[in-house]
Amino acid sequence: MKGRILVTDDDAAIRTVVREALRREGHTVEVAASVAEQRRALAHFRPQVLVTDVVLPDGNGLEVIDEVRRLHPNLPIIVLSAQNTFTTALRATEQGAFDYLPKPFDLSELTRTIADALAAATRDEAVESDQPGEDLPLIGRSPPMQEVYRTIARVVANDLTILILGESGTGKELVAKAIHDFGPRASAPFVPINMAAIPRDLIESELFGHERGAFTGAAQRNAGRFEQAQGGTLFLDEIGDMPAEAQTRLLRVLQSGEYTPVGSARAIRADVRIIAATHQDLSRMIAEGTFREDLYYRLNVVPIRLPALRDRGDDVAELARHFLDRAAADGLPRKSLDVAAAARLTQHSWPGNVRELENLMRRLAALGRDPVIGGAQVEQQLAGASLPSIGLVPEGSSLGDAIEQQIARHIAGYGTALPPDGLYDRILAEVEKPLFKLTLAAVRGNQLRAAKLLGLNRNTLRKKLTEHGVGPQVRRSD
Ligand SMILES: Nc1ncnc2c1ncn2[C@@H]1O[C@H](COP(=O)(O)OP(=O)(O)OP(=O)(O)O)[C@@H](O)[C@H]1O
Repeated sequence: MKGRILVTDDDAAIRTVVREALRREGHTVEVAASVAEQRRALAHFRPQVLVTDVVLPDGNGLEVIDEVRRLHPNLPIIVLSAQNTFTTALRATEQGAFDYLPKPFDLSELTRTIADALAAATRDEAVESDQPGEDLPLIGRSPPMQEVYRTIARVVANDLTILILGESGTGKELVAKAIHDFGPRASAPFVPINMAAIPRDLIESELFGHERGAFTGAAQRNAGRFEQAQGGTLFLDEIGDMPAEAQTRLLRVLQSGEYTPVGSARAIRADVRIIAATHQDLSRMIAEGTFREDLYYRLNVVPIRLPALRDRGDDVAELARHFLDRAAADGLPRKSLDVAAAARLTQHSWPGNVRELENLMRRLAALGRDPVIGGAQVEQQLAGASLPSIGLVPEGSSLGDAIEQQIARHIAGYGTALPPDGLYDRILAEVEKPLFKLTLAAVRGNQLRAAKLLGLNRNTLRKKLTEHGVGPQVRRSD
């Protein structure tokens, strides 16, 4: 069985030897030299097996297994290590690695293990696709959601273009994924692309790909999202943020069913279902001349309007319980809601969305010892939740929106040059540092309370404070 294999090792010689050996076996192989490169390759290359070294220049392969498994639960991971200790082997297995090979390893043993991993992954996929509906992703039975389900049911089996409208965090991506997962394209990729998160100049090459040398910095041919989604579904998120030129090109693709990579003369037939989404008012944008009316009509073949949380009545309590279960599955204390708490959540005139409710439930799961959450506790958190609007976050948008805008601006700042390596770590550090600083200030430097408030293990917090150089500057003031 042949497959897509990602090999992460900081040793260039090992990367080359393994890559060549696997290619000879007929596999498609990509290599990464660091955790950051591995993250990027996981997103773009979508491997079926990951082979990773433990000691990497920017992190520990074992420590990222957790993250990889959360994002790609069915991806088998084979760990290579020169450390060869029982602890490494044990930790690799404990963290869910498929197998562990001590270095130096025998190439034929590695190829055998990869074949087993591919067979196991295919088996898992088959079991999963045999049971659609087992893990129905959308929660809620309110009348507006029933309407949404009816529309989804009508469109899953065909290829009609869908436009999902709704405030930020109302579940647009979840709906798009459900349409894909329950339809005939489920075994092909679901590829999301967020128009607001990509620098304007790069949108066309991200969407349609580019040939080698198509522009400065295009050192090699790159597959665009249309190509990656071939046979599957392309989810164009925040379509209202698409620049005018890209709108024109997308329109042409939708009209002709073909796209042309940047710098190429050859048109390729697009076998892709398109689902677009936006929280913006496209009719207003059309009136203002910032969104093409003809593109709007092409996309809006079947509109799905997602209700805001405040219009979803009893769904609120059901969603709240679902998020408490999810928090428990993530290792937070298991908690339940009493009647008063459920009623209080339902009555709340939610200004925000499902994501806000999810955050609130995680906070309630992490705070306090009582396993039953009461009305007063909800009241207190709801009152506290409106506090952070100290001018940092524009009214009516969530903290997530504000961060998204900042990141989009940051990325756009690179212009046509590709962002340097390590963007993920750099942005996370930018977010983590003020979070730790402000939390410590709020609890007057008490690390134990800060750890509790953040829902982090104390040692983890301490490690992070040292990493960010936050710890020593903050002293208890009482
Ligand atoms: N009906 C639902 N059932 C369960 N979870 C939901 C539901 N709707 C939304 N969520 C959860 O709320 C969060 C936000 O959903 P999602 O990312 O799909 O929203 P979105 O509208 O695409 O947001 P944005 O516009 O900010 O990209 C996710 O964690 C999602 O799992």
